[in-house]
Amino acid sequence: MVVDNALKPLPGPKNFFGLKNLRDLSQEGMRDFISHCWQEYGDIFEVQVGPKKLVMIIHPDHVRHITLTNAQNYEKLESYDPVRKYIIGDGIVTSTGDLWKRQRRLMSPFYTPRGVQEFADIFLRDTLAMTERWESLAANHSQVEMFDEMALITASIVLKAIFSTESDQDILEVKEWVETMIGFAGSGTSNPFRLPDWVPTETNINFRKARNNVHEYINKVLDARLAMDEAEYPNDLLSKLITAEDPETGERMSRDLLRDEALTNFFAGYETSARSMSHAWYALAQNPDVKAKLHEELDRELGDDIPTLETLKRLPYTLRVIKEALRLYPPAPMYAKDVINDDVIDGYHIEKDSVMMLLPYFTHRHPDFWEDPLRFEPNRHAPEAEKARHSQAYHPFASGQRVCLGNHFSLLETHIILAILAQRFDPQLLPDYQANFVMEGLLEISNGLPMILEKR
Ligand code: HEM
Repeated sequence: MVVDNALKPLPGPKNFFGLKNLRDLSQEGMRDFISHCWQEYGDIFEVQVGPKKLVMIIHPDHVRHITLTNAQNYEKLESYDPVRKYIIGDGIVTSTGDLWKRQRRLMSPFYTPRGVQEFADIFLRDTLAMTERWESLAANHSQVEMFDEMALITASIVLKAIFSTESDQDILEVKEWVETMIGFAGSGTSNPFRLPDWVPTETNINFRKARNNVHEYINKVLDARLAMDEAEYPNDLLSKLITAEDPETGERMSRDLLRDEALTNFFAGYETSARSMSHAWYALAQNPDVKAKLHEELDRELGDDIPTLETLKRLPYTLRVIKEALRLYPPAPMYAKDVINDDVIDGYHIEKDSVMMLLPYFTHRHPDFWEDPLRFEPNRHAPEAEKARHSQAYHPFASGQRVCLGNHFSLLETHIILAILAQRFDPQLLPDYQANFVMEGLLEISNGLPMILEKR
């Protein structure tokens, strides 16, 4: 587009090559830095960091412009290179263009609200197994690290959903290897002094080992699956991926792409859901009135019964607790889009090659769109309230055509986990504990989430 010189330049902290921004970011942390800038510059502002111009997006109208109205101008290009290169290759989270379109079309049917019901038995089985462990821990009022507990169950669920993995040893190992890969990809962007990948430093060697192990594991499962008669395939995501055919060409996915997509689903689907559950426990422990309403619903509708897909429908408040935790503490507090061509948003010039940082964490706390935004109030997600609000004021799963593919999976999974565990247990925070939320790739609690397990 032709850019009109009368356009307003974006506001933001201006300093030579963004050097002061870099210093402030590392001193204050991303969350506080953006929060201060939001107060000073408003809903859209630019932060230069070295050679890169980041445009911070908080207003729901701007979210709509980038993810819907002019979505073709915003793609996942260089800003996703570390994830692409070090973790998931051509998997659907980072692919673009025709490959992304085809993969999204092929995989969408697995993740519809009805499609994900096929995984409900896994959600149920793994949560019930956790209740057994928790029974003995709660008998001694034991302290647990809640995020680790939740990560164990979501990793186990997603590995069973993808590969039908039943071995606890495999689950622990794959989880650990993938965590090493994620840590390595993230540290490259935050540490400009990291040596090139080919230098045999301990970090580089550990990364390579972890990646080889994950690939070996997936290859082993793939070999075993491909050696089977298709009629004997277990009903998991890997079988669905192997047998999915492009409706136009009849083509199936290559072996490398199968590996990348399987890994992508694990990468995208376990830590996010684990954080969503951990944040819900934190919010419940801090809001006894909400917890009482949750317990009342569970006792009234379930009694001592195990929930089924039918009885879950009678637990709307339980689901609203999850949705409210996703509002106040979104596990993915930001996501990025690279700008293909110059554009204009609200009279501001958006420069080609800048990176748009969409910030659900802040949109979800915008006082023009949320009354008393810091209050934990699950009934904000009652159907009439959802209908009445700005359609882009709530985007914990991103928005537009690249909205999270696993959102229904995660909501059903966490609905079941919370229903079963809160029916039986009442985890407590330690006295005087306050969580310190930090925005890394995901929203993390830097001081951990120690909780005492109590039976209800
Ligand atoms: C609370 C849990 C979850 C949250 C908050 C979440 C959030 C997100 C967000 C913000 C994106 C967009 C990322 C970006 O543009 O960079 C995304 C994409 C994606 N998510 Fe999730 N996610 C969750 C759970 C899951 C689960 C359980 C799965 C799979 C089992 C999954 C699979 C995916 C996939 C495949 C994409 C890429 C979609 C595309 O680009 O077409 N997610 N998710």
